[in-house]
Amino acid sequence: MGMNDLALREMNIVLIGFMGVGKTTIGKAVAKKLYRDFLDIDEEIEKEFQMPTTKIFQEIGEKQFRKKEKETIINLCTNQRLKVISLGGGAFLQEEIRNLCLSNCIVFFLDLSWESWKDRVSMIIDSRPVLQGKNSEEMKDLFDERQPIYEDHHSKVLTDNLDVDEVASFIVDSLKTAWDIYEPNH
Ligand SMILES: Nc1ncnc2c1ncn2[C@@H]1O[C@H](COP(=O)(O)OP(=O)(O)O)[C@@H](O)[C@H]1O
Ligand SMILES: O=C(O)C1=C[C@@H](OP(=O)(O)O)[C@@H](O)[C@H](O)C1
Ligand SMILES: [Mg+2]
Repeated sequence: MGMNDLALREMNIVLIGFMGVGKTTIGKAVAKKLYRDFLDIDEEIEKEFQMPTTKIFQEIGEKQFRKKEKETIINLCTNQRLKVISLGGGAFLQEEIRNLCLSNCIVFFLDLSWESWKDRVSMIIDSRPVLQGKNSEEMKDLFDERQPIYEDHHSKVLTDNLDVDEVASFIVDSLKTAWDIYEPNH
């Protein structure tokens, strides 16, 4: 099913952004506010391999993780509708994923400044193999290097100084505004 067959209101909502910005947490909150099902791509991959992401990276390798990540996103973004879907922070590195999400889904970029992000490292490092073994400078380099891939989106929200519920409300309000403008007769 391509985007042209789908009403704007039925399209999947996809959250992108760097590791730890809150895609998984905020995606769940958005789904709840819209009475939709929530899907987290990392969780789907972990179910498939029957192990946590850190173990997938160690035992099967990042290459296979990326391959499964692409297959999972293409499958869900093609065959599902009315879902809220949170991607992993590295997914948009793959052009095929970017192109499919941007043509089939509504893509929200969760933005967070480096200053705010760096205070979250200790909370997320144990479950993020890509960050493990990196010092602060190397993490900053990765953070900066990744920002351009998130610039391809439909809408963005700067999450500095907003709690989870505030970000989710902002996303829901802006979706409802867009739905009313573009599909006033639904
Ligand atoms: N807006 C926010 N304010 C404060 N903490 C947040 C916010 N969004 C997420 N968090 C916290 O940051 C951590 C990483 O969130 P998570 O949803 O796993 O991010 P991601 O899926 O983008 O990697 C979690 O501990 C979460 O509770
Ligand atoms: O940015 C990345 O390369 C990754 C981000 C993670 O997801 P979150 O962005 O939800 O942490 C997860 O997919 C994996 O650890 C790799
Ligand atoms: Mg996540």
